Amino acid sequence: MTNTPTPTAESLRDKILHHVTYSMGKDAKHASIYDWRMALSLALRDRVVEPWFAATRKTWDQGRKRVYYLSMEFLSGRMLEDAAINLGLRATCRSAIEGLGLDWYEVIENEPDAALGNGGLGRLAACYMESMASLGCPGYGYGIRYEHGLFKQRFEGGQQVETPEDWLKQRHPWEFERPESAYEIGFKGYVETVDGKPHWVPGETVLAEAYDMPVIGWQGKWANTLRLWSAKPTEMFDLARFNHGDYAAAAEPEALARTLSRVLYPDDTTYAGKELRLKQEYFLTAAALQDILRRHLAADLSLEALPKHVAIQMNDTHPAIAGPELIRLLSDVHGMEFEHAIETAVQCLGYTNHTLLPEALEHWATYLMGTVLPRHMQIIEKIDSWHRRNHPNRPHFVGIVKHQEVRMGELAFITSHKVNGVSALHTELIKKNLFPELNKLHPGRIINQTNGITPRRWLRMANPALSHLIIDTIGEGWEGDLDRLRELEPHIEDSAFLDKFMAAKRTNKEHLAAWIAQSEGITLNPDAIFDIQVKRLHEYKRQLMNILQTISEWHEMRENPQADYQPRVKIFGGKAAPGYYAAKQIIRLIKDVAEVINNDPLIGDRLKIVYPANYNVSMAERLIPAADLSEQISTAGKEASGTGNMKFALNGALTIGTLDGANVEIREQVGAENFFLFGLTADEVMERRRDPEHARHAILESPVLQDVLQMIAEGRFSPDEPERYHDLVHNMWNSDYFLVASDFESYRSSQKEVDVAFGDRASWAKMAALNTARMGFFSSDRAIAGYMRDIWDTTSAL
Ligand SMILES: CCc1ccc([C@H](C)CC(=O)N[C@@H]2O[C@H](CO)[C@@H](O)[C@H](O)[C@H]2O)cc1
Repeated sequence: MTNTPTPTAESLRDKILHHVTYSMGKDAKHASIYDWRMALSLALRDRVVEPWFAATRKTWDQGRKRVYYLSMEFLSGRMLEDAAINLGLRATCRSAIEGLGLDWYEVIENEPDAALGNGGLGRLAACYMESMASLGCPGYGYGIRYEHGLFKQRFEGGQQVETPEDWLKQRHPWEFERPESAYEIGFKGYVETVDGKPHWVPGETVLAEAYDMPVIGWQGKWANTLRLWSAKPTEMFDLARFNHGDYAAAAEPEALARTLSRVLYPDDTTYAGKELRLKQEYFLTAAALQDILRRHLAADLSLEALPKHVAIQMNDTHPAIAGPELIRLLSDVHGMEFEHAIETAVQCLGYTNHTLLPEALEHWATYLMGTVLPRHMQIIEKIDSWHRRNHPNRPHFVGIVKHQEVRMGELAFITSHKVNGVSALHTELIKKNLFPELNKLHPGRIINQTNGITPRRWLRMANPALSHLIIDTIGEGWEGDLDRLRELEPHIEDSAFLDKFMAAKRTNKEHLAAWIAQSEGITLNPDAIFDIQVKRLHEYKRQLMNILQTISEWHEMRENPQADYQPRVKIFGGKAAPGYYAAKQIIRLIKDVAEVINNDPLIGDRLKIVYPANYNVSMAERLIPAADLSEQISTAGKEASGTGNMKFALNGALTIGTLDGANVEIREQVGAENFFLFGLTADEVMERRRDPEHARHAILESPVLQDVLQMIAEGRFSPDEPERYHDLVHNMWNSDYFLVASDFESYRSSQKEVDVAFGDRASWAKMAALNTARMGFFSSDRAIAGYMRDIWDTTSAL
């Protein structure tokens, strides 16, 4: 907590005016919204710096253990309002801004999202950074300061088009450049032996320069650092070449270096195996480890003691080169005995797995690893043989290097003292299917840490209407202790409370309808069920099943237009990886179907489909509070956890979902009676797949699905190109790997149950309020407390 008095709207207004004048160099009369947003950000940042310094000092003085969270992605979104919330100053900021005659939403929406991530993994890292700060856990995040985050999505003729994202086109008020914290990172070259010891001679080097962002915790009691590395050339500019007029060549070193932090790879489930990606992963990891050891040694601590003072968490396998790199630094550079270096590294490292999809598991060709990182390839071989020696009964097919490939999952497993999954079901599947042999060899190494979300951003900030009702009902403090939401349960019997609960939902739905009308030109009926599926586009997430069911509803309505239907609004959002053709076809189908249904006079406003472009963190904050129904319909066994599912349920939406990922635990917490379950279980999926004709059999058992596929195949939604979806329909009949057909009828009847349930307003309100009241377990504070207890062996400094 800063010791400067809490500002009033007036004193804050003066601070803002000060920054407009002296930081933005603008006469307030001519200041732009950008200037005002920057000025407010700087005024708030001034209040973050002290708790930030105090936290760093306390960590240092008390020699506290530090956690280092290594991630190729941090999907932070906007920072201004989040900082205001955690400093308890949102209302003050708003009245200061409105006192200056400005519109609050115009100012906060002027900030670009920090979109340095693809989806779940990146957003989880951001929630975890905020929770570590809120819990007073000394934690540093290490990532890459991509010049271009996740691409911007727009639609042309219903098709996704990508354009570069450029969040840094304007100054970023929340970062501090740290030119003094820069490290040389080597690549390629060769390994020589010097006095009998291996010595790596890199062929090329770049500079990793640090940019720090403060991460303020709840109530501003503590702040941690997110350090992002930017690639700079070791030699700035080749003057000789320039003087010879070879300007392009002169600038080449810089251009080459900057490619390392130029852009985020937009794939979130397909490992591409590109050299630049491997170099990015090493760039992040090597800079982080050099920084970690510098800080440790600067405290006069011995490397022997490293595990007592340092915990390093690898966010999936993307930073898994951390094992070999730490061992190289400890043994090659600091002279530690090799096997001792391995043991020391293992005690420091933890590995979190976020996916079972085979195509997402990283496995670098040994020739590529040997070329880009020749010394590390040697060390990886040595780690593999060390492990084989220590586990003589290790089956021959188990190991890190197999079939001329370095399997990064096995490497991360073998060099970590703890490996965790991100939901109870996922962790069981890791033990059973991903690492069955290693699990046997290392009993107890695999543990579960079910994901969580920060209630500050995803309820307190995103849903003021519901938050104020909760505060009026049970007081403040639940934001930092989410289990306290259980105190709402007694009030759920009180119809007045339920009316207020649904009134908050209604307010959010009207706000969303206004935004959709303005941005999409589509009028939504707030009495309709707002049924939302927002996440990356992937076949296992089954957006296809959702749109096929929607077509079946539309067709039914057209068959008996007089019947009484529960109006429904289907909202989709999500990006497809640029090279993922099948995912792009599904987006196109949804847009084509929307075109037909939204303009069908027979239907009117009883069914609408909306797919706003460029789904991101800020759009999630706008959509999720307005949801009645949360679509979590992945093929069981495929979604490691999901975190959107938690955000929806916390904001009073009911879930229609499969027993997959964290849906299982959400249903346990909120009660089976407050959850619309459908579909095959993970075991039944395995069983069903044993029938090679499972798709055809399922379709033949569903006349409704047959009709829907027939309509699509005939071009009902693509009259200008009737054959547009022939491959999609063909795949449904002949492959359907994610069992859309097998779960279709179960899903369709569950949606019918939803219609009926929604018709009974009082019971729906009760179920919705019970979802909110019982979501305490899914706070990222509970998750981080689990990591601190079971993996990092750290305690709060608060
Ligand atoms: C190498 C390309 C690549 C990039 C990112 C990834 C991520 C692991 C994909 C991801 O975001 N996984 C999601 O992680 C969330 C946080 O744990 C889970 O909630 C989601 O279920 C999981 O799909 C895989 C492969």
